[in-house]
Amino acid sequence: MKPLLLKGVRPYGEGEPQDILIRDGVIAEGTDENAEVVEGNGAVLLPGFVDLHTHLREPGREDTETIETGSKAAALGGYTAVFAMANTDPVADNAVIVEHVARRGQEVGLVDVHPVGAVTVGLKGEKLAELGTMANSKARVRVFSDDGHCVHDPLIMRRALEYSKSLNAVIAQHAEEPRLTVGAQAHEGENASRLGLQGWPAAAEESIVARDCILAKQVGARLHVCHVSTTGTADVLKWAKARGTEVSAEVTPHHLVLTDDRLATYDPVNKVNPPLRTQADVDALRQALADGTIDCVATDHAPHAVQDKDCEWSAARPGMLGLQTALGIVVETMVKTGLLDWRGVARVMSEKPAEIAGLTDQGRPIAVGEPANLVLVDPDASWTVNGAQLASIAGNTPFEGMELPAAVTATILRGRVTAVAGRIAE
Ligand SMILES: NC(=O)N[C@@H](CC(=O)O)C(=O)O
Ligand SMILES: [Zn+2]
Ligand SMILES: [Zn+2]
Repeated sequence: MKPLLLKGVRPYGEGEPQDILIRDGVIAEGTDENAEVVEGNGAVLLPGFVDLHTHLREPGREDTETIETGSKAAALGGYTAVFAMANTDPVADNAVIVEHVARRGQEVGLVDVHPVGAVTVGLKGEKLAELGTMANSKARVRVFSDDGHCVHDPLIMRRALEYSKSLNAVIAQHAEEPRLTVGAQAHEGENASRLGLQGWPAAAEESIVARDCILAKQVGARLHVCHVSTTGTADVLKWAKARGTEVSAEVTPHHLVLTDDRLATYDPVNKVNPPLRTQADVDALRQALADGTIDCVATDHAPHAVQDKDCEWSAARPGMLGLQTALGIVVETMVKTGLLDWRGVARVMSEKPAEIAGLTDQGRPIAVGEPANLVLVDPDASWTVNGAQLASIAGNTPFEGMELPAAVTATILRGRVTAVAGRIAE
């Protein structure tokens, strides 16, 4: 592999533009006349993004996304590692499926694809899956989740935490008390009442997060909370962290910007789980991400077929695309508002998620001797979202037609360019 020279780049957006040499997949000293050159033009250099929460839909729903198309979307979005959720068909609740997902990710080679293993067999919440077998498989699973479903039985959750502790893994919980969300269609509040949609109360999330924090503390295990969506959850997390609970949490880009005001059109592109909440929640989530109560951003990239989205609200599946729009939304909501600087973006989109998942080669400092998993961002660019032009097979983005700030100039995986100027590298 030819050395790579990043010309005129600004690590973390700080200082004067400088050249960064990459040799054998590692950041090196000096320069090299024979290197392949990427012109930085003063762009911001960050550690490659890590997404703890991606739905790649393979196996089972290759009509909406495959590991290949999802990997392209990830590379174009600036990601160098993604965690593929287990709610595929068949479910990734055994070594065969997680090894298949990992292998397919390697074959595509655009981003490190780490399979998430299911916590319970078939995501049914009844019987623990073979966590140890998945952890010891070639996929070396370290994140387990029944995402899409909540591990609602407290005894099963406790056992899962106990096992995960011995495996040095983390349980990522989709916090939703199912008894409180039967038939739920939208955030329980004024808008849902006016539109006649069955409510999804904040308490359904907050009560599970509180319970799980208490269980994790008692067991001494690590808990990760998926897609935090309410002010109350942020409060519970703050309390749990203050008393020494090993809990981490993510927020999605869409929960940082969209509210349930969007529901007035009944357009199911805005249907997602957990639902879009209120402006007060959006503000609290931004604040919690800025102050570290919420550790990181995760996309919850959830491709769906046209027939599952372009239908009446109640029949539509929840979920929205996220990989290619995440950076723009984070810049819009967190950087432009002064809540995060570029160091902060590196923290919430790369360093923290890598740490939570136990990745040792991602989210590393930009320094000589470190693995060259990097993303180059043009902070002054802007672009207009067009779902049909995104790399995903599905096109269900709530950001259609929106102008987003910042653009990924190049993504680099172990010294190899995977995406450049909005295209997948040859
Ligand atoms: N977020 C969603 O609305 N949908 C996700 C499942 C999930 O993340 O809970 C999906 O798999 O489509
Ligand atoms: Zn979920
Ligand atoms: Zn999800």
